[in-house]
Amino acid sequence: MTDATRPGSVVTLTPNPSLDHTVEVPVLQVGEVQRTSAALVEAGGKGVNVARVLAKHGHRTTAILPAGIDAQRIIGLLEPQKVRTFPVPISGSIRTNIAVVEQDGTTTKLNEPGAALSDKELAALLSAVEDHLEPRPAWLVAAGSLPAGVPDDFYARVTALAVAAGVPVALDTSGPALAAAVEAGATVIKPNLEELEEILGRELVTVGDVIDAGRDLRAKGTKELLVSMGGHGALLITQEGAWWAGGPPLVPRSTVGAGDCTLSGYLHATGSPDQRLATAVAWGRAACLLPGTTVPSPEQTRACADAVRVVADPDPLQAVKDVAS
Ligand SMILES: Nc1ncnc2c1ncn2[C@@H]1O[C@H](COP(=O)(O)OP(=O)(O)OP(=O)(O)O)[C@@H](O)[C@H]1O
Ligand SMILES: O=P(O)(O)OC[C@@]1(O)O[C@H](CO)[C@@H](O)[C@@H]1O
Repeated sequence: MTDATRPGSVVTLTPNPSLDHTVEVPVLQVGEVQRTSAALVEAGGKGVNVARVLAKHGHRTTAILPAGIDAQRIIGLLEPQKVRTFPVPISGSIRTNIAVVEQDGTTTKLNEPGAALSDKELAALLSAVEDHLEPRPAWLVAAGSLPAGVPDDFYARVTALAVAAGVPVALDTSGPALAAAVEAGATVIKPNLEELEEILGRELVTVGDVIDAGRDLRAKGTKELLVSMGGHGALLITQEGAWWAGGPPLVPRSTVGAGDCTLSGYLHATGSPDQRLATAVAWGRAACLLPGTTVPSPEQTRACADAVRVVADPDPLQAVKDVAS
């Protein structure tokens, strides 16, 4: 690989990382005692997952994350995956998030709140981000929920810092943290459909509703909207137009992290928007076929590429829930 073909370096920010424990049961019986498979334990949190899958695809990745006395529990999982970590010392401990996956792929996720950050820790996290904007990475990816102590405008501030430094930002979060950041000038945001409905305060029933949402967000300063829609694929709205991509039905092994891999595929791909969307969807589908929060390898993402179909200018009148190939 020459410098010209080497994938760009990516810095990720995960204010609320996790250790993801995944257990499998045939069918979840709420209120009963059930014996599960042995737990699969993986480093998690949305930005961490982006760093993991991009590292697997040849990118130099640095994951900025708050980490307490038990930092080694997550760093030790990331080191063998070639993810550099930049831990910002905090007094709290890393959270454990549990995924219960049923035989048909249905996933129940139980996410802890995570360690609250003090003002000093928050300032250190922000300055860690600033320190990583020079030399300029290809992307800053800021992703996941905000723990207690972090104000809703945190991602807006991070985005503004990066934009001022000439670093493109990809944002994947939800609720007030996302709502507060849409005017900050991110290059791309990747909500799922429900997250997009939540920040807009309206239901998105048709493909046209989502396309209109993309135009509204573009008017506010977010350049590209990548909306993941689970089994219904994904929609991309940019200045150049709108595209849908998806593939034939599949039975997921675990959907945890599929959205993170979708965003990562989009950032990894070069070429036209439709090609980038196709790669995004292939990576998301590849993630679904793997257990827990396991991220796909280049062979696994390539294997999913052929099944992806892209439609330019999708029918705006079609119901989102009917979109599939
Ligand atoms: N049941 C499924 N069948 C086929 N593809 C799926 C399914 N679930 C997810 N995908 C693929 O993965 C992508 C991302 O899924 P989804 O929209 O559920 O992300 P998400 O809600 O952001 O997930 P997470 O937050 O766990 O990363 C979809 O756009 C689609 O390509
Ligand atoms: O609680 P958040 O920060 O919204 O989401 C955290 C999380 O569910 O997201 C990742 C999958 O996208 C997992 O690795 C992790 O457990």
